[in-house]
Amino acid sequence: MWTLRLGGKRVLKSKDLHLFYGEKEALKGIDIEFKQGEIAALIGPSGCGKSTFLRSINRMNDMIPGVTITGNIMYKDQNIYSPQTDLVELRKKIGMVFQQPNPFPFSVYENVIYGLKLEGKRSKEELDEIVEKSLRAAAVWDDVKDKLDKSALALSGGQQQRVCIARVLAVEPEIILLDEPTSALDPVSSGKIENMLYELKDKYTMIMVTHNMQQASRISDKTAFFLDGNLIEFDKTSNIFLNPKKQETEDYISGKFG
Ligand SMILES: Nc1ncnc2c1ncn2[C@@H]1O[C@H](COP(=O)(O)OP(=O)(O)OP(=O)(O)O)[C@@H](O)[C@H]1O
Repeated sequence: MWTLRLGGKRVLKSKDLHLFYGEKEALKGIDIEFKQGEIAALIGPSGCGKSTFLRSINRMNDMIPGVTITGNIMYKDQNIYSPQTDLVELRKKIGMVFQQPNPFPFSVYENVIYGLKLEGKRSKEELDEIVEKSLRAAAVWDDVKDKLDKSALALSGGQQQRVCIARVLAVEPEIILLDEPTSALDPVSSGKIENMLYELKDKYTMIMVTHNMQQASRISDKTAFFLDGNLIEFDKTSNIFLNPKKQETEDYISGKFG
């Protein structure tokens, strides 16, 4: 399912991004840019810095004691690492979906509107509309439409993950970060989420860490190969998988290590 829908506007760009956990340099000067309407997959062996990079984009590493970050990440014209950045606003625009579904112990409905509560009053009708729209976009409406007032924790793992995606969509992000969003799920649930992400891609920019090469090749437009804190190669997914420029990429793709 390679796609040719490349070339939207640039929405995110990292410049010479270094990140240290104490003495350990986990990111060694990452320069990369992502465009509107693309899905980018981040691949590479365990410990190469994929999740660290993903978490840097919405400043989730800042709270970790001993972390030092240099360089910058621009979201449009805004330097994400500027002290003026409002993290609540940033995380609305750049939402995140984690490996383990993490619904709150509330009803499905309350989960979806969670992020909107911070935005002041909205009418019940408006909220109902947003809940339905978000759950439909996350391809879980039919599963939960009769259970909106039931606990989200009572859903299956795959349904929970899709409700978590609806929660992110409800605040109308521009960028969605996904950290191995299907790795804790069975193949059927994973397939539903893959299809759903593919359907959503025109509207959002998505950056997804995955260990699943088939998944990267099925749904991503671009693929970034990380190795030992370096970005080795970033290109159209078809090039990375069929015609990589760097030897390390070829060795990884062909299973020589990793
Ligand atoms: N909170 C932390 N404190 C110290 N070191 C960390 C921390 N998080 C990650 N690291 C180290 O930074 C490096 C990069 O880790 P990261 O989790 O980003 O890799 P990854 O490519 O996402 O790995 P995986 O595919 O296994 O999830 C690893 O050496 C890891 O041990």
